[in-house]
Amino acid sequence: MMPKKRLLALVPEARRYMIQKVICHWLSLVAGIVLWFALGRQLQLIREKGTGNGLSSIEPTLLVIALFCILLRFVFNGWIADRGQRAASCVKVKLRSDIYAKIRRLGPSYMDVFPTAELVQLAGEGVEQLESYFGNYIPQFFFAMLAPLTLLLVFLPLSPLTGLVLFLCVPLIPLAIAKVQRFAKKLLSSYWDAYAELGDSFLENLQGLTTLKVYGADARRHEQMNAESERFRKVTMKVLTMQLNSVTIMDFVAYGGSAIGCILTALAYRAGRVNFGQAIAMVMLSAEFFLAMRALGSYFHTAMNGIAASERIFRLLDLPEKEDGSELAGEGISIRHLTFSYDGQKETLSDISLEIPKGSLVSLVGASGCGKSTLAALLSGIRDGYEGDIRFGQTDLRRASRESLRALVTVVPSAAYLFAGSVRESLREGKADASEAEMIAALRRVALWDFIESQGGLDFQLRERGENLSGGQRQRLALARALLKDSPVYIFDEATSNIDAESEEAIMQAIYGMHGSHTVLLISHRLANVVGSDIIAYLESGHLKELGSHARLMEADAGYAALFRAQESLETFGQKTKRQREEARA
Ligand SMILES: Nc1ncnc2c1ncn2[C@@H]1O[C@H](COP(=O)(O)OP(=O)(O)OP(=O)(O)O)[C@@H](O)[C@H]1O
Repeated sequence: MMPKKRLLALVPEARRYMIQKVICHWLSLVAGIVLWFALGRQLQLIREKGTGNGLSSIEPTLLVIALFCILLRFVFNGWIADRGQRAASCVKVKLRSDIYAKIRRLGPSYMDVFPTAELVQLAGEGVEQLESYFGNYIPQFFFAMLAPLTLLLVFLPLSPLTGLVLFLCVPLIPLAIAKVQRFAKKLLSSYWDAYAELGDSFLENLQGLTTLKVYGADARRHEQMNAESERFRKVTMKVLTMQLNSVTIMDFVAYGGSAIGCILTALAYRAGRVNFGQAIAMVMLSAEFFLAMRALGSYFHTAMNGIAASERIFRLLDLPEKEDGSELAGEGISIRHLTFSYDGQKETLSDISLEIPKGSLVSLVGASGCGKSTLAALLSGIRDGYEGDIRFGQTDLRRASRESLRALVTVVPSAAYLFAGSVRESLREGKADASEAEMIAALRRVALWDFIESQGGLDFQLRERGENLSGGQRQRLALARALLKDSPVYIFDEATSNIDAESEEAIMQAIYGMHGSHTVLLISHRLANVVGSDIIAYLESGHLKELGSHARLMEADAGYAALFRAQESLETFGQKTKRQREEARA
């Protein structure tokens, strides 16, 4: 298997170390050749002069050369390992930073095309396997070409037949590997599929473990995961069997080949074409013809794994990404003929046109699943791939730099993530250099300071996901963090869903307090919260059906008014049913 050009080009820094490794390998081989010929020559002298006359048959120069060669081999072998390590660590650092940079450039939408679990496996084990491809396989590939050629040049003047036969036997190893490769490629692809599938379900089951426990569904999932693990075990065993079988074939060729070399050398010696010392050296070097190619074969399977991983890495690196363009300046948002589909078939948003003037508070309402969050995700750059136009001021969102969009727009979702750490650290995610007074003011705006103060103030330690806060407190803290960022545009996506009335009121007050100074898009399923907004956009199945103030939409008495009345009646549902029960009893 030839080294992949694209892979080599990916980590040019590693090339230097790989070349150095091949050179060290080659020098070590040359030292080995000299060593065996020196020892052979010494044995020849002992044979000629006999051992009866003391040390006269010992040639000190030959022994010094032999010792020097042993020392050289020791040094070169150390360098070989070192250069391999360096090449490998270059590859690890480069590939992991490339993957990380790509994910950053892709932004949050990467998850649509690349599941997180697969990404984690790729950046972890995938990169490890490529490490071996660069650190071992590629240098060995070139050395495996050089070594038999060098030995052929040494053998040719002594016994051309032995040299040529040995040389011609070497390609039997790659031929055997090539046979295995056709089968191996398919097998490795299903190995990776099974691995990724297992990783996906492991991550998902772990994240949803509490839910699984609540519904008593963990045992069923356990069985499912067992079945997936079993599939993975079977395919892993197949991979290992294939590797062991191919090692056996390679050993058969390597040892069989060297045996032929020994026999041919013995024949050449009997025919008087080589002397005793040369014959000894040739016998010892016969195996060297094959060792490099055999080692290449043993790296072959990790290299195949690396190639399979690299194809996935390239699939990730090749994902189209938005060009990071100009700065976003304007704060008013203009949406024209916006159409979006998740699957390229069903339109989730159809031909939406909406103006959100600077400093206004615009609300987006409609039944569940009508496309509100999708619109928020498009405006905040979490998703792209829409048709039509979204402009911030005069700048097209498609041409905006990610950084300027991040600075311009803050999204507050219904369950914002809170990291473990102090409240201070959490708030500083919103504004890195926020002063204590600013933080306390932000917490006051969301009516959370009294509670935080009672818990020891800004040093109060939050647990992972803010688990030691109530749902409402979590949401208020997330809002305080968002307020500290003080971006010109805010999008609140159901920021008050699933929380208590007190928290809801505090949050709505903070949101309405931004009116005029910030551009706000408020998504809320509770229509009572949107009554005071400048404009209400009412969506139905991805279509913008109604647009205007609350009073105007109520007057129009269409979809929005119907939804509003339905909610009002729902809020008095308890009183009505109580009255009905009392009437029935009377
Ligand atoms: N990641 C996704 N992939 C495919 N379809 C999606 C995805 N997210 C949402 N949808 C679909 O898009 C439609 C609109 O979803 P969206 O979340 O925008 O609705 P929504 O109005 O915010 O609903 P809700 O008020 O319940 O939050 C739904 O039919 C939903 O099934």
